[in-house]
Amino acid sequence: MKALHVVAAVIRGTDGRILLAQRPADKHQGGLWEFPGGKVEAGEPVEAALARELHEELDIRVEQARPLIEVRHDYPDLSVLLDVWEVSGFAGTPRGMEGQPLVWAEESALDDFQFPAANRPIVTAARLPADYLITPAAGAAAELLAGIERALARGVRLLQLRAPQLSVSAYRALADEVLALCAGRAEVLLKGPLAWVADFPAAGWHLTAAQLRELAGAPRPLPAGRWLAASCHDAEELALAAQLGVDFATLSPVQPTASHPGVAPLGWERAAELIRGFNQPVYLLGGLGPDERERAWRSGAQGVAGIRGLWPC
Ligand SMILES: Nc1nc2c([nH]c(=O)n2[C@@H]2O[C@H](COP(=O)(O)OP(=O)(O)OP(=O)(O)O)[C@@H](O)[C@H]2O)c(=O)[nH]1
Ligand SMILES: [Mg+2]
Repeated sequence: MKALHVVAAVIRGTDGRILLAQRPADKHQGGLWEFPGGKVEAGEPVEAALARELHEELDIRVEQARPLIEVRHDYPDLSVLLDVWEVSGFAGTPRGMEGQPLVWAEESALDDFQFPAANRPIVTAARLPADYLITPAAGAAAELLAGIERALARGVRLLQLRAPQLSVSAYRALADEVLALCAGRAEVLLKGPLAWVADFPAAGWHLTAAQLRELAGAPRPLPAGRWLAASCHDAEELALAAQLGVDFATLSPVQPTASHPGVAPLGWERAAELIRGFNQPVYLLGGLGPDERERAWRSGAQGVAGIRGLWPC
């Protein structure tokens, strides 16, 4: 079945809240809340469809938008390709031009709304920032802690505590300190054996590709509400991550890196192709920094992950 191509918008107000609309009762998925948008017409560029739909449905003019995520979903009666954009600038005041109720929802309140089944990855993408900071594999615990403090001051909101240079006991002690430092400011994902998960209830978990393979066929090892991510390098690992129900993945290496000199990079085209086959947010990793953020978005990614450029030296 050919998928219906739909453009939808995560529209963010200046206070960070997100605009939701309620679908009319008589339409497909009627009564559920949605991200405003509609069908892309034959031959119509997606960005033009975005502008047209938001003008028709909300009477606003899009001024700033970027791709957020592409989601493919098969309903029993219909397959959709949701091309989701984040709209961070617009002119006018949104009005429900088709009589549909509108609400500005806090990011943290999105779970209170009932969405169509296809929307789960969109809600995840709306909550995740564009950058995923990974701590450097060198330096003592005190240096890492000081660096994280500077990164928080610069607005980092998502970080992975990776510190293979530390002993197990030093890593676990640092994890406690980092979680306390980041509470209410940034989400922290730890790396390590899953046996530790219960010891750090405020942490998310970032799985290695080896852990993904060990967990093949197992249920999601973390409850919903705690971030679960995985390091992926190919289609097979992305499929394992999807099966396990991760919230997001990193995909690497996109470009050659000093840390993994023998590894052939994926390149941008292959990375974009792999992202198209995966329905959750993906951070691209490997020789990337903020300068590649825009290109990552255009390749279908949530943004960039890394140390270079994100770690405040
Ligand atoms: N706009 C929008 N559509 C969604 C979302 N999630 C989701 O599954 N869909 C599906 O994507 C399709 C979008 O169609 P639509 O009804 O908005 O299309 P439209 O605005 O062009 O309406 P029309 O058919 O009345 O002209 C529907 O099948 C809908 O169920 C979402 O968050 N926003
Ligand atoms: Mg619509």
